[in-house]
Amino acid sequence: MTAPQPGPPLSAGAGHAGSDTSSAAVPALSIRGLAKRFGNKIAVDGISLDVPAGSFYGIVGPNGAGKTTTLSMATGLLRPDFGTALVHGVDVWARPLEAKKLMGILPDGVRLFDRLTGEQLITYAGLLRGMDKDVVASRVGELLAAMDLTQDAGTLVVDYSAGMTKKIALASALIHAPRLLVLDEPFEAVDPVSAANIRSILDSYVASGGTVIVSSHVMDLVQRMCDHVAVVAGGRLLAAGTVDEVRGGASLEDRFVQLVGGRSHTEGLEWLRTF
Ligand SMILES: Nc1ncnc2c1ncn2[C@@H]1O[C@H](COP(=O)(O)OP(=O)(O)OP(=O)(O)O)[C@@H](O)[C@H]1O
Repeated sequence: MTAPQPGPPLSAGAGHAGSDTSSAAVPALSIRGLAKRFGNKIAVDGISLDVPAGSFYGIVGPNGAGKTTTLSMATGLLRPDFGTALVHGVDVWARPLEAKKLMGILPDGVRLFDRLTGEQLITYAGLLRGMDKDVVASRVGELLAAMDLTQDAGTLVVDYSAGMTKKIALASALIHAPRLLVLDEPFEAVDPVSAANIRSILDSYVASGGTVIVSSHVMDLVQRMCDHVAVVAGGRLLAAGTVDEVRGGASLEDRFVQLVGGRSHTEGLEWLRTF
């Protein structure tokens, strides 16, 4: 249980009590000093974090906090200005092919090959991973059923709703049974029944030793679903550890608001109360 370094000042809990020293000793994801600037904007300002193998890890933060930028750098989608990212000990930027084999990624806002049907898109994801085509075919059927998309298997992804698109992208991330799943806002626009299905798929995936990292704005969901959480704001890590450590007896939502700086005031907008 080493505190990540170098990096920003971390609050209590950043050392991840709860991780053991056996097979989980090598973190599923280990990032050190990740930083990214876009022009004058520092999007990520030196984030260091260990995600224990076998954990269900939530990353929370306000809009523009740097979650997507951090996860993109950690998964090989966006080159960092500084810092390193290791997936199960494999350097994502030095050994990308090896690292990417270990990961399934649901990125936020990345275009899919949406002129394929849903079935074709998942199949393509499996074949791209070098999987046997019979194995791909059987997993595609199971994934479509699990995501409640069997009826829409032959529909072009461009014609899918936002929630259906999210589900087909998630299925594409799962097909090769990766050891680490990194999911940016996986439940956004997904209906409650599908969300419950996805949660149960992810729960059993973690129970069998996989690791899930999810970014989310929904504190209640993170508190119920995740065992660890990191709070990010202004491109820095404010707190990290088990959910119980971070929330410290309060609800995660209250702790989040406290850490991030309180509720924003709603003065002004009088015109909105005058009809
Ligand atoms: N390609 C880019 N070019 C310029 N600025 C960017 C770019 N990507 C992100 N940013 C800026 O970096 C900051 C962090 O953005 P990021 O998307 O990582 O936040 P986030 O925590 O994922 O936000 P949200 O919860 O709203 O999705 C924001 O101020 C954003 O405007």
